[in-house]
Amino acid sequence: MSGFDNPTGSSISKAFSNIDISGNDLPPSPAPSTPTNGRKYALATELVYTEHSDQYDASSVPIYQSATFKQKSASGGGAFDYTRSGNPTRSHVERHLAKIMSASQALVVSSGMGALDVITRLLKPGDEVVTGDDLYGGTNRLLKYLSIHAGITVHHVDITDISALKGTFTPKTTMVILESPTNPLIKITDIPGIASLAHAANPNAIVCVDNTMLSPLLQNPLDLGADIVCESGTKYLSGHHDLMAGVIATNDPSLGERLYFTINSTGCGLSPFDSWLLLRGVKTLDVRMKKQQANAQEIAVFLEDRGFKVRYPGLKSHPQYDLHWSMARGAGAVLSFETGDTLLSEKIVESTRLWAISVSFGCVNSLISMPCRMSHASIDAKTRAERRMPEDLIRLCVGIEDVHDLIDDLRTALVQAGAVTVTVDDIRAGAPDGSLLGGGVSLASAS
Ligand SMILES: Cc1ncc(COP(=O)(O)O)c(C=O)c1O
Ligand SMILES: N[C@@H](CCSC[C@H](N)C(=O)O)C(=O)O
Repeated sequence: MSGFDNPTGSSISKAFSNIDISGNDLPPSPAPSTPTNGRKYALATELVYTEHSDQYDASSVPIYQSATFKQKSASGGGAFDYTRSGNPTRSHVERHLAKIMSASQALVVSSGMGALDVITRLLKPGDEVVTGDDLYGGTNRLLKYLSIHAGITVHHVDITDISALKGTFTPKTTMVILESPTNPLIKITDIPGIASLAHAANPNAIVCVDNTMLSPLLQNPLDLGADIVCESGTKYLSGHHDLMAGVIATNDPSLGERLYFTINSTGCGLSPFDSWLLLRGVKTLDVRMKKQQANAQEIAVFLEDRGFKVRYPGLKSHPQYDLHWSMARGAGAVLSFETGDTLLSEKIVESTRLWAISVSFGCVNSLISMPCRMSHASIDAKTRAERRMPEDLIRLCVGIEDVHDLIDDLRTALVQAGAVTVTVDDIRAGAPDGSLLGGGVSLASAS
């Protein structure tokens, strides 16, 4: 038996039943997470502070690398029976994350897309989903699959114009999937406004926010009217690109039960080792994110001051600056900028040294990418054009390196690519007469 408290034992009242949605009273599986009001300290402290009752008082929560657990009786009844159904290390990180995500229950699965798969399995044929016209390419791909093969209608709308959205939500709206900021155009979604519109049209509509771009350190969608929040734990939560994980959190016990049912039925729960790695990563989220976003702010200002069109909610020029700061505690560390020329953007990306050409974000090291060629390549070119995704967009995912080194590397790449005019003491985007440098094809002139 594990040294963990048995959360389903007689001394602790059960917050969630073990009865699954088919009415089976199975042996206890993942324990309920620490309730929201279990948060006692500032978030930075709570990230680090974990309570557990390991039999040897291990400082680091042990990895219960066991597929199955011995039972004391033939009718089962142990806190854990089988790792697909529940595992002490996984339960521990789930409870820890629930506390941090303002949730009563969190569930961890094998990837961010795994989390979105579990969430969208709440849908049934005939249901309607409303989502943004800018969202992660993998989420777009999953929704497209569901619309082709599962009888789900998906509406992609411009979520930046809430006044135009009034007729969008109807009693048929079953689920709303939002990102804010969006990946990669950094659009801001009015989460409380959209949640109220959706719930007014259908009180049972499930509003789900993918909070990967900010992490729970900077935004808590469940406090803003969302019913479910999910994150790719592959990004900021773990922070080192050494694992894949997905997190789902809710304050609605019946939703929690339905989500857990799918996880147990399909076997996508996070492995004990990856649960342990995720917990280790979460502890440093505050220091990593603060350094990453401080660096991102300086880099955004550097590029904007030199004439590039930069998308970052830390800049006053962001058209939805006030909306962003009404919901979030920080601007995050992902920004994107345009050069006006895809070949020029390609040259810039390939001229950097410190900035690794990689998809993903949220890691301690800085990454550079071209979303239309990489993370969002699964969205076909026609759809990208319809949704006005600039093909020349460069996305910067800022790490914790020395910001001067990052800026120097970027400056060198801009000069090498021929994207800037070099003056005695600085650089400026484009040629002195304002035209493009670099010899590439301007999107405007190409079309
Ligand atoms: C906003 C967003 N949500 C979800 C995912 C999916 O996460 P994962 O790669 O962990 O499956 C990603 C990236 O992959 C993402 O950028
Ligand atoms: N080849 C992958 C691309 C993953 S993109 C990862 C991340 N969300 C990002 O935005 O960079 C795929 O097809 O899913």
